[in-house]
Amino acid sequence: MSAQPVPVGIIMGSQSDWPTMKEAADLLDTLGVAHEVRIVSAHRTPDRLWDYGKSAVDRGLQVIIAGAGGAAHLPGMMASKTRVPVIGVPVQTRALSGVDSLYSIVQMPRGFPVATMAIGAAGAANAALMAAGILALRDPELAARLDAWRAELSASIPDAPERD
Ligand SMILES: Nc1c(C(=O)O)ncn1[C@@H]1O[C@H](COP(=O)(O)O)[C@@H](O)[C@H]1O
Repeated sequence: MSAQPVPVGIIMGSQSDWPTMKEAADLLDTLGVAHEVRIVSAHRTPDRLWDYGKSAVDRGLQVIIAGAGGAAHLPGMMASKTRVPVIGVPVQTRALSGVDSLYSIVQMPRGFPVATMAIGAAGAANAALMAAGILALRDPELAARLDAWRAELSASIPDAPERD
């Protein structure tokens, strides 16, 4: 019996991105979505990026979440190497607050899209939810878990603010 392929790949440019990208991994765990986590850098490990992108379809990946900061070329380069949908997470930077990461990821040329999330932790969490939503299109059990997660979040929002 062959093992089920892992559907989601979370990649990041550096170990220093992990505190942000952990938000995506944790949420996928909560939703019961199998994933792998790797450090892949267009700048520092270009051969690793190439191999990852080249093998993505054959390995059964269905979504790639790519987080990077600064000159964040990783998501776009990955999108150029594989047709597996790439969700980009702009990691917040000290120098330019992550606006550099956002601009590096969002403005892709026609033909090679990256679905770009918000800067930082919220973007990483939303990347996981986006990936889960894509997979849920063909996985009714995951769809039910995602619906329940969304309903629980909605239910936790108070009708009115506490006034002090
Ligand atoms: N933007 C990229 C890429 C890439 O796009 O290929 N590779 C690393 N990096 C980013 O460099 C920042 C600083 O990395 P270090 O903390 O290792 O110096 C990280 O946010 C990483 O994503």
